Amino acid sequence: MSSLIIGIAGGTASGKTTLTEILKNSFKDKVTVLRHDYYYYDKSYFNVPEGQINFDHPESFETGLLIEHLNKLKNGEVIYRPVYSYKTNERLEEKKPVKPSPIIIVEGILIFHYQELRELFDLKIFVDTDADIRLIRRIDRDIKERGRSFDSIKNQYLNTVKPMHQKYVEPTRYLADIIIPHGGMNEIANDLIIRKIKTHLYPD
Ligand SMILES: Nc1ncnc2c1ncn2[C@@H]1O[C@H](COP(=O)(O)OP(=O)(O)O)[C@@H](O)[C@H]1O
Ligand SMILES: Nc1ccn([C@@H]2O[C@H](COP(=O)(O)O)[C@@H](O)[C@H]2O)c(=O)n1
Repeated sequence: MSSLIIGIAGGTASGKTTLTEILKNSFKDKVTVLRHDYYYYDKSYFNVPEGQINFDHPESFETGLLIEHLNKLKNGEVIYRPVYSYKTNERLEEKKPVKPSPIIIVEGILIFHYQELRELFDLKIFVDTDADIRLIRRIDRDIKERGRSFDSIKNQYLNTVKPMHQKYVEPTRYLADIIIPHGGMNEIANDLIIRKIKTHLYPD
């Protein structure tokens, strides 16, 4: 059986990870998850002070390596993905093995921006959540989980996150097959995606 490759895009804190986790929990080891965020370049790659790194620009990720890994998974090979820390903005020394499976989910804000990556997806989902809701969720998450201060979140949002969203993320919504409103816990949309996955796993 060939793998069904699903791309889940959408703005920061729109609910991509929440949807991915719902699908992973529904199909357990039949689902492999790759996050574009694993492929962020280390902070040493950027020629600007740490507080000014633009993490929302398409060239901040080693997308070529993600494409290589995705093609290997598609061919049934195990890959060793990078491990990234949002707390230190570093790519760590360790690598984690990732096994292929019938359903491969790739998640990230910009994954539909790159044509070569986009063409690998059998199903493209854009999780759509209002900007104000996303900002509130991001403040909450970044303080609790990513070790950020309110001031750093505010500056980053205004200087890079918002303008990059408008320039690079927002246009990709029109490249998606499905746009999910109220992202994250939209039960009707989630059920439709689950049904699509079941059709792939159990064709008869
Ligand atoms: N429908 C929802 N209602 C309330 N909170 C949500 C919902 N979906 C996601 N969240 C919360 O918002 C934050 C960001 O969601 P997440 O799925 O991590 O977004 P993304 O992966 O797109 O950045 C998380 O703390 C998550 O628990
Ligand atoms: N060191 C980093 C790397 C990324 N970010 C931000 O993460 C966002 C993407 O992750 P989501 O889970 O929100 O989709 C992106 O908007 C980057 O600004 C960061 O703050 N620090």
